[in-house]
Amino acid sequence: MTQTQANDAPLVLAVPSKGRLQENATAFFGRAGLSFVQARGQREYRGQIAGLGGAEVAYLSASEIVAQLSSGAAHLGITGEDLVREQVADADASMVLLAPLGFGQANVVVAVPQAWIDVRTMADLDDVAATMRARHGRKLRVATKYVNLTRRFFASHGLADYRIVESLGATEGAPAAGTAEIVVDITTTGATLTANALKVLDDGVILASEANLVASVRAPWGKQARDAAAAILSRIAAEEEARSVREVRAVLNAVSPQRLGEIAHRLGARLPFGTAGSDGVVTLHCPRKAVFPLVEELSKAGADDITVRALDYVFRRSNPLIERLLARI
Ligand SMILES: Nc1ncnc2c1ncn2[C@@H]1O[C@H](COP(=O)(O)OP(=O)(O)OP(=O)(O)O)[C@@H](O)[C@H]1O
Ligand SMILES: O=P(O)(O)OC[C@H]1O[C@H](OP(=O)(O)OP(=O)(O)O)[C@H](O)[C@@H]1O
Ligand SMILES: [Mg+2]
Repeated sequence: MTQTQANDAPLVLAVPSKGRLQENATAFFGRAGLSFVQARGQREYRGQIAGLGGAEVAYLSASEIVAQLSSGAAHLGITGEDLVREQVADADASMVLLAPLGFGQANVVVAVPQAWIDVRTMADLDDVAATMRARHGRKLRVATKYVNLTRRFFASHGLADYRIVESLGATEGAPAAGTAEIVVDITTTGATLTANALKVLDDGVILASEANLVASVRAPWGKQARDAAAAILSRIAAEEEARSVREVRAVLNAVSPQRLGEIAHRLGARLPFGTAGSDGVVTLHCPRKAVFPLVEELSKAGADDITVRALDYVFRRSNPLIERLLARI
């Protein structure tokens, strides 16, 4: 591909096509007014965003999304932080985690048999590993698909007498099956660990992960891709901001702009359309938690009717998502 072609390339948005993240990711984009059209039906793995040009949607597995963001084949994507940290050695050099999304929460943990009553910490585990090595000449076996996260975490705890048994599924079953003594795996409710008579070490949480909106630093960020990213991120940010604020409206004739500005400032509210016009109506956007204190302040200042409502979107000239991205590309 020539430089010019690369610079004109459309933005590629990578979206989970299956598994735990798929439904939540689609709902997340839906709330931001981004719906996907799959031109040739469900089996087509490329799609478009309705009403938004310059972007293609790639339907991939959560782990393939990490690979494509890392190589620069995709510009933006949703995936789990656990997969980012596991699959990419220096993730912060090739990607930007723009925002955690509040779903797909899971901890990557070190879990040992519940029967190991005296083993509660990584230091205890180190003792077990050393004893196994000395007495039986065998290394502690750790079943996991998180090979890199395990190596880094064990090294940071000075634990070296172990061997990784790579597992591609049903990892928690390894101790009972006799293929490993302990496991490193992801857990959400803890039900799978309990069902397999395993417990998490007190200091055994390697990473608290959730789904993230991730941008690639290496993707070809030409004008088309930048424009599409700005449109996508502004909708996402507008929806997020709308969820975090309430609109408060009141008629305030007897209040000076200074006093109003001072009240707004104190409660973290904004006056997006300025202080009152000739009709005396003021509009404030205030953090959800500050709604009732603000209403009280406005009443004290002489407001009569005060209305409060939720908003669908709050679009602003800039937003934290696009700023975070532009700082890196
Ligand atoms: N309870 C959970 N178990 C596993 N993953 C979870 C859980 N909750 C959230 N996730 C997140 O979802 C990501 C993808 O998990 P998912 O199970 O959908 O795919 P996978 O395990 O990579 O593939 P598959 O299960 O289809 O082989 C995980 O890496 C993690 O970030
Ligand atoms: O703590 P819990 O709520 O019990 O969830 C944890 C389990 O869920 C995941 O498996 P998944 O169902 O994705 O199957 P997989 O191992 O084939 O990916 C994960 O690998 C654990 O086994
Ligand atoms: Mg899974």
